[in-house]
Amino acid sequence: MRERLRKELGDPIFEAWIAPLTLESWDKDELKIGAAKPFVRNWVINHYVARIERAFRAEQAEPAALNVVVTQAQPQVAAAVSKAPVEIVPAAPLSPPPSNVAYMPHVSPDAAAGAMQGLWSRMLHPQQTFDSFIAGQANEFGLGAAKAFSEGAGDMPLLFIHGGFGYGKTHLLNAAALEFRKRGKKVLFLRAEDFMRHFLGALYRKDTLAFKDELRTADVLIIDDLQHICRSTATASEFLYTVNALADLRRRVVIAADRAPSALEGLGADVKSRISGGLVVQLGKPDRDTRLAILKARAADFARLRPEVRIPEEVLDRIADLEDASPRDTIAIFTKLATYADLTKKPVTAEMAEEAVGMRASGSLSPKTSIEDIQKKTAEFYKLDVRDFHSPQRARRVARPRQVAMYLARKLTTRSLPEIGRRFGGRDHTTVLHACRRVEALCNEDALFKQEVDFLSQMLSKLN
Ligand SMILES: Nc1ncnc2c1ncn2[C@@H]1O[C@H](COP(=O)(O)OP(=O)(O)OP(=O)(O)O)[C@@H](O)[C@H]1O
Repeated sequence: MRERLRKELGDPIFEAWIAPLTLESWDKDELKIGAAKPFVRNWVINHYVARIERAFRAEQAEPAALNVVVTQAQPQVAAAVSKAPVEIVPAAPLSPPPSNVAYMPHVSPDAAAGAMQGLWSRMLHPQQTFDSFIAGQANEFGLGAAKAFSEGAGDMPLLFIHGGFGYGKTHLLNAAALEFRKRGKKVLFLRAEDFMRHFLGALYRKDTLAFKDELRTADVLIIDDLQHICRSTATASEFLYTVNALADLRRRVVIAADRAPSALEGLGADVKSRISGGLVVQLGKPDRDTRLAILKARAADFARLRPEVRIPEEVLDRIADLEDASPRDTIAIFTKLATYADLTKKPVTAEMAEEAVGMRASGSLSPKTSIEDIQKKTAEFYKLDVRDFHSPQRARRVARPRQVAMYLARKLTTRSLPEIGRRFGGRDHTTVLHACRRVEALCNEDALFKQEVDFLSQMLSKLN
């Protein structure tokens, strides 16, 4: 990458502006590059960010966002030179990096070890066990397979679970992780984005070998939301390498994704075929009885914590009626009502349940309005490709519609900020929050923009 940029920009410019930059962090897919002074930061942003992004892309590393930050504030210098001439006068590097390193912080062995430690830091949810997973027609095969797999049954090294949002995939992965641990196995449980982030971090630290070795120490590798790995071909190849290496060592791999292996766009045929060769199970949408049983279990948990709060059974019945709701959706309505009762000390009535359920069914919080619909319609409206919403592009023609889509996802679905961020190319929840505030502010300032947003909002509500 260093050589690519040097060739494109020429030695003097490269040495003056690019070489002194440092890689500050790579967190949640945000690549933070450090500049020593505000002036340098502004100059790099205005002149070189697009090239830097292109160079990353050419190396098949696609950070969701690229930011340049000032590593040491020197306001007086910034003020004096912020009106810099357009002509670039090559200057001596501000703090010369080692000659063979671009964007590379000095990583001590300790820091590298720390980065590897982060791989293992995921906490397991003690309540998401096989016992607390309610089985029904739509998911009993998945439950049985996950249980047997984590008890060591069968010869297949890989289990792949797919199903809709909120259908219980992560719950089953967590339960499997707990079970494997109980059996003394060393479990590595990562979301696809975490895998990608750690891998790309290792790439920039130039210690991918250590990363590979570290992964191979796991007895069990569990990956959630595999669909997000497709964003970088380098990561997808690394993932395949890891799965193959673990399979050769007769270790086990459990994967979850929102779609079947064949529908994982962006993954090569080799990865798909590797996955399809494992045990593939689907979680369907639980039927009414299962939804009611899940709600009853939640109510019992709640009653143990707050015995004074009463939630009548007819309330649970009414919530379970919601035909298109996933377990997550029904649990969200229950939690809302139970929290209301707890805070106000008022009983929850069937009418309140009716109202909460009605709100969702009417479209203001409709479970039918999916983030995918929102992305599709918003992209169509602004003449973009949905993939632009997942990309790191920050050009206004993409960034503003992306913010609108995030705002609509927040308004029209019950998805949390982190979840919305994840669906928009693995962005951070603070990015979503910022987008929502920005869109609200713009709606107040600009009547035309407000009309656009209202139009999209109404159109999406009518889809249901
Ligand atoms: N069959 C079930 N029994 C008990 N709880 C369930 C069941 N299915 C889902 N849940 C609960 O619903 C919530 C959402 O489930 P989970 O997070 O596992 O969904 P998911 O399929 O991983 O969704 P996403 O793809 O959006 O990450 C969790 O609180 C989970 O415990």
